[in-house]
Amino acid sequence: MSLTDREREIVALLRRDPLIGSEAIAQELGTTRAAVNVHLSNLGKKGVILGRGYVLSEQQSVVVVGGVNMDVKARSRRAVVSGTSNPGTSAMSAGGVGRNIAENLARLGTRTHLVAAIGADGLGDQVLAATSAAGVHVEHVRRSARATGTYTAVLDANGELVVAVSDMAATDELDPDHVNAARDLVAAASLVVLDGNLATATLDFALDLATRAAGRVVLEPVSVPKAALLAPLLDADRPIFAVTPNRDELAALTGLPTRTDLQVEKAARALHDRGVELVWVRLGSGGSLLSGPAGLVTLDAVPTEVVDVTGAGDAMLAAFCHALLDGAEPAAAAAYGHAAAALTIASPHTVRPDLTDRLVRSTTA
Ligand SMILES: Nc1ncnc2c1ncn2[C@@H]1O[C@H](COP(=O)(O)OP(=O)(O)OP(=O)(O)O)[C@@H](O)[C@H]1O
Ligand SMILES: O=c1[nH]cc([C@@H]2O[C@H](CO)[C@@H](O)[C@H]2O)c(=O)[nH]1
Repeated sequence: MSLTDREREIVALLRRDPLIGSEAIAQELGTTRAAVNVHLSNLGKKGVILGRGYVLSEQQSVVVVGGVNMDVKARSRRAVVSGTSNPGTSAMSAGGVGRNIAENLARLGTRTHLVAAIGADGLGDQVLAATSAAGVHVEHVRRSARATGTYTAVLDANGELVVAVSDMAATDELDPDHVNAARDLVAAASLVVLDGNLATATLDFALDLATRAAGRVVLEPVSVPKAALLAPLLDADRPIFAVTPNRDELAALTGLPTRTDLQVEKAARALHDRGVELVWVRLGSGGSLLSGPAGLVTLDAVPTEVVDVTGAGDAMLAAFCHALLDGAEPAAAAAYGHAAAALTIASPHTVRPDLTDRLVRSTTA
């Protein structure tokens, strides 16, 4: 593998100071941070270690089959009073669970393909452009007859969600044929991530396709009602590598109580019996529980200032997958995921543009 002169210079700086960020590298080399990030990404693809053991490899690819939305976030300046007009600020950004996971993966340097649907409208143009610019391969993002999905959220002054309305629109139209068109990519992928927002018949088809291929499948159940619909799809004949519910979604997936850690452990075992290797239970600011062949591991959340919690779970899942592909043990990958979640929560953006750089720094110690 040959490196360019500029890549060699960057490697030398990283060897001298593993905590150096792309801004400092840019200053040392008299170039821009954007240019340094491109070099870092290329170095990753050439297999050069950038973080604590997370080697990024050109051969590994991920396919995410999932939802795309335009997120509209309105932040009230004061405690929200319903039935009134609350003064505040608002911003739009590309969202959707599957899309967010794909963008975070691509930003971390993983070759990522997104299979998704958007509308033939201006919002679709914007989310497609943002997703592609982040490095996601979007050739399987199709235009549907329905509008691009939207997720409209009201946050209070503390960044906590007050209420949200989602209209998945085009994503609801994503059908098995659409997934089937990407079957070669799915077959070649090291990992396939399935966003539980998809129509159940589409998820069923995607699960079949992905579990027949050699790669690993990660399923994000997204909500209690979706988890209840997903429950019948889990079957030991279609072994899933990881499922990532919160406590209530785990209850919906298994029909078992999940209030105590002991109950969570039992419910996780019920999923293991249905072919799920890892059950990663998210507990918000309480961290997570990871159940798998190595037993039960408790992970702490990384303490952080809360600006906006939207997308924390998506960043966490992307970082987890990225680290796994680079050979990390599941518990180490999950800890990396918590670092990504904390960085996302401390920022008003659903997907942080500088996530890669910050993660390299926060895990290189
Ligand atoms: N208040 C908080 N303080 C610190 N970390 C938090 C907080 N809330 C969430 N996190 C972090 O974000 C991770 C994901 O959040 P959570 O468990 O709420 O998942 P989720 O419900 O899937 O999130 P999402 O809002 O993306 O759907 C947590 O495991 C934790 O690391
Ligand atoms: O019903 C839904 N609500 C929210 C989302 C998305 O969740 C993302 C954050 O995790 C956010 O970007 C929103 O679009 C969705 O896809 N479906």
